[in-house]
Order: sequence, then structure tokens, then C-alpha cells
Amino acid sequence: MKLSIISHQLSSTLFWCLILILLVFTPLIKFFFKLNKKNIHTSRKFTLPPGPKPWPIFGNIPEMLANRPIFRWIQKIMDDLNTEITCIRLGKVHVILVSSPEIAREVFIKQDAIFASRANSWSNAYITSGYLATIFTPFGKQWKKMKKLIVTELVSSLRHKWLHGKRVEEADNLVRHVYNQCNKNGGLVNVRDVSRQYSGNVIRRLIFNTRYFGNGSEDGGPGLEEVEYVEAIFTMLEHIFAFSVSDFMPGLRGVNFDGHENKIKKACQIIRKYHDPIIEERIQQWKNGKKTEEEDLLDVLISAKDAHNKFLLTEQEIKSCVLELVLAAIDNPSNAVEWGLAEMMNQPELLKKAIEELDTVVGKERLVQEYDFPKLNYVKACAREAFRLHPINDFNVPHVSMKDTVVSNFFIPKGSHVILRRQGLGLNPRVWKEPFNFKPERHLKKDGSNLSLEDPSLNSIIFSTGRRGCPGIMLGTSMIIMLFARLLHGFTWSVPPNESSIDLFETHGGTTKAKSLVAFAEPRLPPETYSL
Ligand code: HEM
Repeated sequence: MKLSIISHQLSSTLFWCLILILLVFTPLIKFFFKLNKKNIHTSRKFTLPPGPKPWPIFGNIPEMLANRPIFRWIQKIMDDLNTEITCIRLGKVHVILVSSPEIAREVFIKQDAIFASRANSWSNAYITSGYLATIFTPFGKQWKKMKKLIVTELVSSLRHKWLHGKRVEEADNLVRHVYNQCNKNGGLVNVRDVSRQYSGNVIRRLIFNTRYFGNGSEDGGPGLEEVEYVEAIFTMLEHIFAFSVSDFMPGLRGVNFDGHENKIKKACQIIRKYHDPIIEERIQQWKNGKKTEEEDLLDVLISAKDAHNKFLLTEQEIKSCVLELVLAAIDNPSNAVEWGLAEMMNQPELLKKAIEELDTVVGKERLVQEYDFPKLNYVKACAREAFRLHPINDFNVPHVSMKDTVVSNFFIPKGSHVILRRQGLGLNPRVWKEPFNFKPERHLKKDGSNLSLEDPSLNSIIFSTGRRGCPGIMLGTSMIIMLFARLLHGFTWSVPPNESSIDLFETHGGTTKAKSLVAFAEPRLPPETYSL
């Protein structure tokens, strides 16, 4: 009897426990089931964007290796499939390439929050000592901390004003250097070298408050150290987003399969050889009280404090951040100005228009200053056109999707790398008439109002947009326009005597100009204007 009462009580307790469990868990189970069903449903209902059929395990890596340079292979795939979005699979990773502004806006504006992460790759991790900075760091706490610091402390309007004098010094140095070159080499100037060095000088001056790492050169040009440094930066940039096999086959990381790892390591060592001793010494100066006032961006980074009044950044974070800033600032301005000037030299009427604008706005008695920029719409249109037609790289920095989603009726799985093709967008014939022709007028506004270099419509990409958009627009714009305007206004440019025109071929492997632009330069302002 007792036993039956106990067993009855037990079974009723069990019964109620079961009911409770069901009550609590059923909605949860249903929720997860629904979610899963939704994912399965989504991936069944929507297909991946069109693309070549992948092999098991390796995906399209074999074709990728057989068809380098990759961007020309991808361009051909998209042309053959007549598509503005494609998917190639590299190892397990779906890489989605886009050359449609409508799809670009869906990814970078409408679904920006989903695509705000970055790829986990050997080079990204190596360069940033394990994702301690911003550009290459996946979405998360560290990225938010570093991006906020850049936006509020390094590139705000106030900081831009604070750094004005340093930018002017380097703009003057640029003119002095080119002026001195006019008297050497029979007036032949290597515009690529001059532009790269100018960009390097500006960012170095802003960060380290110095023009030279060593003794420099008396004519305002680079010393041996700066030449080595800028070369290392370009080597690094060339190999970061270069589809290294080990980025897609993690088992190959560290074995230097395609030579990229060693090149990045070597370039990184060179850059750090110059940066690190300065950074380490400066940190000591702040710690031992020898330095108490901010004089440049390095001081700003070192002295930044957190909510508890403690130093916000570690030494490694400072080093990684400085390295990224340098990588961010040098290649775009120099490439755009080299291409822009090359295109204009082959169409002298464009060169004439730009110079007329500069003479009207600035006159001939002084050099261009930043306050002239709002009135230099034609020069800015030329810069925009150079970016549209000749971006430094076809590939924008990859964005990584943080969950499964659907874009333009295609299924995009979580972890996909979405890459906007800068040249693909810039040459899209649906958007741009006569896309292959350099026509700055297409950018001018009808009402003549101030033109900016931003393009949030993503019809072309200069600074990009959204959470991962470039925070350095103000500084970047001033570097590009100052470089372009001072070269155009200060000098008359002509094709070297033994050439009939400037050749406009791209390198086989990329979108940079195959041959450095070397042109004949003559000062066009009164001599006293150059005595800086
Ligand atoms: C000079 C012309 C410049 C151009 C054309 C340019 C362009 C770009 C582009 C296209 C991106 C990628 C955006 C994306 O992922 O969608 C980017 C990212 C970035 N740029 Fe610039 N940039 C320039 C200068 C600078 C400068 C001077 C700085 C320094 C403050 C800077 C800092 C950054 C940073 C930190 C990011 C990463 C943002 C993130 O991942 O959240 N850039 N830039």
C-alpha cells in the first residue's frame, strides 16, 4: 500500500517535472528549430551567386593558382557569366565579388551591420600583432575601441586644425623638392617617386613629427632610409590582400606556400626597424615625465587615457595602430595623382582647364593653400576621375558576413568574404557613359557647388562607407588635393622629348601604372614663390 502511494507520488512528481520541462523548453526548442529551419529554408530557396564550380576541399584554389593575376581571372569570370556578383570558393570560404552599385549599397548600407567584420588571415594577424588595431581587426571590442580612438582623437576636425602647420610644411617641402629636381636631370621628374615620398612625409610628420628617419637629403628629397621605408610599405600592401593560399587553407599557415608570408615578414621588419625605437623611446619619455605635452599623433596615442585615468593603449597596440595608419595613408593619394596627371598630359585641354582654375582661385603670386580647396572643383573632379578609372587596387578591403543572409536574392553564408571591386564599379557601363575615357566633367555639379571626394552612392569607391568606411576622409582629401594642386599649379608638365605621349598601360598584375610617370617639369610661378 505504502509502496503504491510512494510510486504514485513519484510518478505525479515526475509528471509535473515533465510538464514543467516541456513548458520551459518547448518555446526554446521551437525557436531554435524555427531558426534552423529558416536557415535551411533560406539556403534552399536562394542559391549562391553564380560562379565556377568548386572542387571538393580546395574549392577554386587550383584555378586561382593557374590563372594569376587573380583580379584579371575574376574579371573574366564575371564577364563570361555576364554577372555583377559572383561567388568563388577558396577552401571553405565563399568569396563574393561585386561590381554593381545597387548590390554594393545593399551590402554596405542596408546590411552594413551584418558585413562589418574582417577576415581572419595570417597576414592580418601578423601585421597587427594579433588584431590589436583597426583596419584588419574583426568586428568586436578591440575594433570598437581602436576605431573610436582614431575617430575622436586622431582625425577629428579639431585635430585636423591642430595638425595644419605640419601638413603645410610637407606641402612646401614637396614644391621645394620638385623645384630642385627641375634643375637636375634636365627637368625630368619621377612623379611616382615624388608623390609616394610626399604621402610618406605627411603621415610621418603627423605621427612622428619628423621628415627623416636618418640624415635625409638637402634638396628636400628622401634619404636612403625613406626610400627603403616607402618601398617596404608598398611591398606589404601588395601582399596583404593578394589571396594568399594560406589565408584559405589554414593548414598551410606559416609554410610560406606562395612566398607571401616571407615578403610580408621582411617588409614588416623594415618598417618596424624605423618605427619601434622611436615609439619605445617616446613611451619612456611619457612614463618618466620628460614629456608632458602632445606634439604629434604618437604623443596623442601614448597619452590617451581610459575612464580610470590609466593609459588606454599598450605598447603593442600603439605600434600596430601606427603601422596601420602609415599603410592607410600612402598608396591612394600617390596613385591617384600619378594616374590623374598622366591622363591629363595626354589631353592637354584638361590640363589647361585645371591650370586656369588654379590661376583664377590662387593667382600666380603664391602657392595653393588648404583654404583654396572649396573652390578647386575641377581639380577635385580630376582626382575623382582618377580614382574611378585607376584605383590602386581592384579589390576593396574584404568585409566578412557575421551571419547567413540574402543579398540581391542570392544566399550569402555566414563567414563569406564580400569584396567590392573598385575598378569593376568604376568601369560599370550601366552607370558610367564611356567608362574607359578620362572625363572629369562627369563629376562636376550643375550648380557649381563644392565637390567632395566622398561617394556614398558607391558608384565608385574612394573612401567607401558604413561602419567600416574610412575615418581618414578629411586628412586623405587634403593630402590628395594638395599634392595634385601644387604639382599642377607650380609646374608646367610635358611629355619627355623622346616620347610622343604618356603610355597608360596598367601592370599585368594590378591596376597601378605599368611604368612610373616620368615627365618634364618647368616652374611656372615667379622664382620668389618657390623660395620657401
Ligand atoms: C588618402 C586617401 C585615402 C583613401 C582613398 C582611403 C580609402 C579607404 C578605404 C577604401 C577603406 C576601406 C573601407 C571599407 O572597408 O569598406 C579605408 C579604411 C580605413 N582607412 Fe582610409 N583611405 C585614405 C586615407 C586614410 C588615412 C589618412 C587614414 C588615417 C587616419 C585612414 C584610415 C583608415 C582606417 C583606420 C580604415 C579602416 C576602417 C575600419 O576597418 O573600420 N585612411 N580607407
